Amino acid sequence: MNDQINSASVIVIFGATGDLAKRKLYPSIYNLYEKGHLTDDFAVVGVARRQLSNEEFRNNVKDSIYENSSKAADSKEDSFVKHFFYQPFDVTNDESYQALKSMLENLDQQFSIPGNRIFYLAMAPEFFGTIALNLEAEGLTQTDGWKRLVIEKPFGHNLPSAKKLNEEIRQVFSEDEIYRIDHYLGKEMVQNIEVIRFANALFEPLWNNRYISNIQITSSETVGVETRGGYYEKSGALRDMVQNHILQMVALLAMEPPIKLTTEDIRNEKIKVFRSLRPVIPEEVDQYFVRGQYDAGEVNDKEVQGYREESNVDPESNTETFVAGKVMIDNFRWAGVPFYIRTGKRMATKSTKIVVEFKELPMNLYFEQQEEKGPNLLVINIQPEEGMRLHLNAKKSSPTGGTTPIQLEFNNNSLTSINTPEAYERLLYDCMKGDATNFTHWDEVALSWQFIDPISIAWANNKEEDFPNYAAGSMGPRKSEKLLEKDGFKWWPITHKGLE
Ligand SMILES: NC(=O)C1=CN([C@@H]2O[C@H](COP(=O)(O)OP(=O)(O)OC[C@H]3O[C@@H](n4cnc5c(N)ncnc54)[C@H](OP(=O)(O)O)[C@@H]3O)[C@@H](O)[C@H]2O)C=CC1
Ligand SMILES: O=C1O[C@H](COP(=O)(O)O)[C@@H](O)[C@H](O)[C@H]1O
Repeated sequence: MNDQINSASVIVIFGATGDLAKRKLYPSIYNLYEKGHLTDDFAVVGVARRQLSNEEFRNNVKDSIYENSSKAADSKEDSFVKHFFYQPFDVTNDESYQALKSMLENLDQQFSIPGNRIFYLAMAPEFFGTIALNLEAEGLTQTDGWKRLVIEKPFGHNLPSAKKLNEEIRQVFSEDEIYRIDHYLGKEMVQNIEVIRFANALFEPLWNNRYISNIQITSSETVGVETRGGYYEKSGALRDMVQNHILQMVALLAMEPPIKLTTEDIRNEKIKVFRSLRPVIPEEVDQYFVRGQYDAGEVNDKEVQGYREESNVDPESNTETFVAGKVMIDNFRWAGVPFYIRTGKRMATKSTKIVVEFKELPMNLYFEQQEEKGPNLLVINIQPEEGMRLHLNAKKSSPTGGTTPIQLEFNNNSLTSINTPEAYERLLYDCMKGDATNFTHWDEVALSWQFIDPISIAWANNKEEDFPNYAAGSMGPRKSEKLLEKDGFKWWPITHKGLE
């Protein structure tokens, strides 16, 4: 990411005083600016209900940079915040849009911007449709330049609500003007999945059901629901993490090589994976998916309360804070290979990892003792470390011979840690460039809801009597282990450092 892009645009951030804007958006735009990736002709307009002057807003933006940007010491903050403006705004009020319109027109003149607009919806999802329709009705989308809509998750609550939202925004923005954010697609090692697969002669010939026995994706968090109990009660881990981030990783791992590295070609291949997901029928949900909810426990040597004690959570809540599942992809390449996925809050470690487990050799020439033999695994470390490890077997360095498991390691953090951009930084950069490859197409969203809905409906109709069923600080309920054991596999143990 060395290029300077033509960033001539006004970026309007709806929800400018919110958590996402402060923790992710301002620091990311600042990092792009500080690294010289932006031209000087851009402006950022923050809108939210509370009354702030430009000066107060700029001070808030500076504070968020000091708190959240690794680049804050470089002291370009003063020149940076001169690009920031604030407009008190209520999304349901017509006058707000009119005031915003004239502000944007003034900024076009002040910064010589040819009418290019990025509308970034960093607000509660129930406002997304209203904002898009009002932007159109009040004439904010009729400009001489281009317009783009960046939309945060969750994109709907199920397929019907996602369709309704999509119809509303499509009245105003065409599909190629819509940038649906999935921040996992901005992570360095998630973007690296395609490169590992398609830029190495080594893996692609083995990347199929003849040589791979199963693939495991774990995204575990140590945090609980924090202040988001209200949202999480309606969402749960299935909608919060699986419908989007986890299924996106499945698609990248399973897709066929695209014809070219164009947005359309890559999306088409991902869409084919979503279309090949074996539907989980309601009667079979328990065979393929398990759910958990955390009880009180200890995380990082600190005692924490159970989910049902969190604020804004029903004391008898049936919401899952953990999901494990077996996802089958019914196509020629993957028939018979389970993709095991798991994610949860208040687990033992903060870690996202992919483990590709290769099949056993056809014949055992070397391994007289079990401990001499290691599995052949490719482990892709998404976070907190970034890199990968290949687990192989080699000769023991001893006159008595024998074999020993070894690991080949690539650690991306130690090579480029200072320059590793945050996910949002990459995605904002792509959006300003007009590259939607790492954003989700509507078809991907629709197909992933189609896969998720029967599971969430079955769970809503059947209360889990066992809840809470895992202690905070563990790796989830016992039945998550059983899901793999019945197929003859086990979760490869995960620590924040890698596999044990
Ligand atoms: N926070 C995060 O880490 C993540 C958030 N997201 C998504 O991003 C979006 C924003 O989340 P987050 O920042 O956490 O939410 P917050 O609740 O922190 O912020 C909401 C923002 O909306 C503004 N707002 C609320 N009502 C109105 C209104 N009627 N008119 C104008 N502005 C209004 C609030 O400001 P004011 O009160 O001044 O009006 C505030 O700026 C959500 O869709 C969320 O799901 C996605 C991934 C991660
Ligand atoms: O989208 C979300 O992601 C975070 C986890 O993101 P990560 O980058 O820290 O892995 C999760 O905490 C949150 O509940 C969910 O909405």
